[in-house]
Amino acid sequence: MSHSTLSTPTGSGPSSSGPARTDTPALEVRGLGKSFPVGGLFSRDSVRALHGVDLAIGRGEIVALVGESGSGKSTLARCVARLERPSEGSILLDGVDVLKRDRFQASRAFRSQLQMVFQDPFGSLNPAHRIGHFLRRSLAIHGKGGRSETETQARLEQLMDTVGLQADMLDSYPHELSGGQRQRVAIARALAVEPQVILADEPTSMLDVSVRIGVLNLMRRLRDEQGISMLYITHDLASARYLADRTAVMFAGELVEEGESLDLLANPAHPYTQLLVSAVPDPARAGSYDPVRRAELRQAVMASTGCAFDGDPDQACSADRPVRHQVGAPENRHWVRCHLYRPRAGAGGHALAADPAAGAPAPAGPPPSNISRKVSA
Ligand SMILES: Nc1ncnc2c1ncn2[C@@H]1O[C@H](COP(=O)(O)OP(=O)(O)OP(=O)(O)O)[C@@H](O)[C@H]1O
Repeated sequence: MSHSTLSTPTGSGPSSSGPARTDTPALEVRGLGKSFPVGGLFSRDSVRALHGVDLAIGRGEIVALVGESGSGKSTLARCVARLERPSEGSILLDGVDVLKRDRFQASRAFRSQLQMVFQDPFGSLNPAHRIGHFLRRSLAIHGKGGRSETETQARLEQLMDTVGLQADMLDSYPHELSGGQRQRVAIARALAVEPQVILADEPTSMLDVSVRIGVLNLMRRLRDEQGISMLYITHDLASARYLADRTAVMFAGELVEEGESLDLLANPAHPYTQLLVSAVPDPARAGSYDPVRRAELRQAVMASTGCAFDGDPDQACSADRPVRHQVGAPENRHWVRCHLYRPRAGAGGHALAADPAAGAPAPAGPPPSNISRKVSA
């Protein structure tokens, strides 16, 4: 099955099932920002990779974070995983502000709540060790091993079974496994810790198209059967639609649109989301894909650190952060942050009162670069 044409099977896709959710999100980021110093030791220049990101993931929920290269997805993942210290904002795991709790680095408690699965299944497993070693080590570090060798072995076999691998592969070396099998081992290693949240940064992008669907199905099963919450980072909208309950769109370090995946991808409101959606082959939209138009838009987007869709130089985009507007019915939890957004008559679309950015001036930080030619969406 082609990855780009994944469809959602009736009744088993996003939003269909999962355990009961409580009000406290499993993971929440509030006002997250990250700037990197650039230009050498004495330079005061910085690149603003993230700005004012608010995102919440419920229990047993998968949220996809989509955006093109350089939009800030990995920086967000690295900040949430405590591999990078955010410049501002907070990260709450199960309601607890982890930046206050573990001020300098991630604690073992944090690691046992949140695990990461990386893009590269080839680089994340040391070739000198057998598969059993990686899983045993995770169990031991987090005190999840059994009281006896028999119990530990049973747990290892159970983990292998959960991710769809044969128990005899515990004795294999990474090079003896396929890419898809290695990514399953990486997921088993994360599961050994019994985390509440898995942060998966492009977990299928280096895999053969034919095995991607298996890994996506495994992730879906872990959500449905174990209630694990996931932040699924990808540039592939088709897999976001297939897997994620909700999708958030990142552009130039900011979330510009978010909603139930099926609704957001069927009715993209932000011109950047429309641009991304236009690249997904879809027989239902035959004829709507204009490669020249898309190339123009993409060029402008890639050349900009500000908003490339601001057609009017006096327009407020570069000066004022747009407020969030609800898109369509409230149950779709769909909002967009764009000055150009005009709701269809009678389709909802008021500014969201709770938006912390409502009426706020643009935050301090490096000004958006002036791109030579702005495009209107
Ligand atoms: N360590 C760093 N120092 C300076 N700038 C950085 C650093 N890490 C990221 N950036 C910048 O931050 C911005 C966001 O990068 P990031 O890697 O998060 O994007 P991304 O959406 O994950 O892209 P990709 O899909 O290619 O990984 C980019 O402009 C990038 O150049």
